[in-house]
Amino acid sequence: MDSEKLNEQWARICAQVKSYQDVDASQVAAFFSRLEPQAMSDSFLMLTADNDFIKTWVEQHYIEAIVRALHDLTGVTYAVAIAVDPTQEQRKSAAANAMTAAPAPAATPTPASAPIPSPTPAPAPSPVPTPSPQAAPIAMAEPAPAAFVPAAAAPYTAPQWSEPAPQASEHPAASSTFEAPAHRTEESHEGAAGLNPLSSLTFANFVIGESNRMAYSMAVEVAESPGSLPLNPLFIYGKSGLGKTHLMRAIQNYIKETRPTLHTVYVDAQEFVSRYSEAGQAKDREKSSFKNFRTYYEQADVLLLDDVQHLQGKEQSINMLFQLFNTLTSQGKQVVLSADRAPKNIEVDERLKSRFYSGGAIDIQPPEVETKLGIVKSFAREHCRSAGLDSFTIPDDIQMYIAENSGSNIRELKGAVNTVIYRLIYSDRRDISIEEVRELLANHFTGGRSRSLSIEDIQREVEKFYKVTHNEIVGKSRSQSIVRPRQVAIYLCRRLLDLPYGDIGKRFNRDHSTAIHSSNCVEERLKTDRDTQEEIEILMKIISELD
Ligand SMILES: Nc1ncnc2c1ncn2[C@@H]1O[C@H](COP(=O)(O)OP(=O)(O)OP(=O)(O)O)[C@@H](O)[C@H]1O
Repeated sequence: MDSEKLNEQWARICAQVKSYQDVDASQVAAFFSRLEPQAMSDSFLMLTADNDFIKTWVEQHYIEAIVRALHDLTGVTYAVAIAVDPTQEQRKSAAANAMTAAPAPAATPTPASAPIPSPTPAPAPSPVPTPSPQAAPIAMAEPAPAAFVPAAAAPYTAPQWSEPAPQASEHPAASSTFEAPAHRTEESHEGAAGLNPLSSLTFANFVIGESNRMAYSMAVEVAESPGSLPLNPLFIYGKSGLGKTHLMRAIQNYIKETRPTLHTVYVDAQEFVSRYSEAGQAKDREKSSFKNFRTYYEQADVLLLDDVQHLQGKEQSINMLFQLFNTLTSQGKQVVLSADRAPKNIEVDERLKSRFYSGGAIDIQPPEVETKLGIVKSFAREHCRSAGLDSFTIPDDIQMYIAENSGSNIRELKGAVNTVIYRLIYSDRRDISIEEVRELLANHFTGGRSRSLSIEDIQREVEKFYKVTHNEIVGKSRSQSIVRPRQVAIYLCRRLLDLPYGDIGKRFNRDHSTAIHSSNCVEERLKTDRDTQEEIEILMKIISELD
């Protein structure tokens, strides 16, 4: 939801609360003016208060009214969470001062509309975001304690933690032969390169934008109150390189720091499958190998399973996960999952799929250019500092060039920043021109026209994906089941090959204007329809992997 709409919705909620007989409208006006909406989905509203007192007061006196107002307005029982954003008050007074100084200022930015909520990296990367007064320009980059308030909570009670688990050290992998899997995966993420150690994947250095705000908020909630309903499991999905693993590691790092007695286990699904199969192979030598495998994961207070799509086709691992899932969640343990597609598009059996949806499922969208620019700035700063080059800066026009030209995968963007910084280091210079950067990165960005791809390639992949024949896609049928794939194929030809509409139309036995219309239809649907977004995303991935 964009910030304008979010503010509108919040205004409606406030008005609704004020209309209730049993609330004091003037008190509501006073307290609610100290709250700001951060994110809202179909059943979840995240607010920030400017200090702890306001947060606690609103939680104790008005949460029920907010939930009631949401229910009255939408018919849905919402979960409402409040976090503290100490920068809120400062921003408001700065804006008020600006109003006094300048009679016609630009609209006061709210956290939801702030262009780039860039994180403030601590001098040395710390696994735990510690709110600091210096963090003034950042909204939500450093999560303050946020109590999740279950929708039905009345009256407010402090979040209930699941029974404290024994210390991690009380959970050795039970077998002599079964090696705890987490340590292998701990090193397997790109952090091994040294630039991105896993402990540095934190909430503090995650740049927030419209595309990921909701996922970020939900991740913070889980980190603050692991095991609490309704965000158990939390399922984060989105295409590659959009920050899913970053958020999962941030949850883990936050919990390790704030709740060291809780035992967290992060594992990639591929590693999970391979460890399970190793346990199978070891069972002749070591009878308890399966049991040990299972015990290892069952001892987790927080299980984070990354890239769940890799479980597809691995029936036994799926069964094992199903059992683990039930055991953990029934004991109030937190499960966090991620995948490169929505749960409904993961081919696992329905029992597991329905469990994926039983908590909070949220996607991360490709980042807007502002968010990309925020990441460029943050990463460049982090990189220079870790290389002891505090005086280095990448000029603004070059930062913008990288943000505008990189694709949605943040790895591509980070690679471009690295390349520029290394060029500066190795040529022992402090500045670089935009022309030189253009040349340097000439082959870096993956967007743009592919030389080898053809219309036939796209038609073939779309036909396979939608299970329609070539004759149908280029034929006369106007049935929805054929028109949709045809339009998608035309749209992809235009987007990926950048050919004239007339040329594309001919290959579908259509004229120029029909090709334009088809492509526009898909573009329109892409703006609002998640199914279309997902289908295009998957097809783009399939096509990009063609030889
Ligand atoms: N919003 C963000 N702010 C800062 N860094 C980000 C952000 N999003 C992604 N990154 C960085 O981009 C890189 C890729 O992110 P990550 O590994 O989390 O992606 P992913 O969605 O898990 O991808 P995959 O599905 O391929 O595993 C990491 O270095 C991560 O720190």
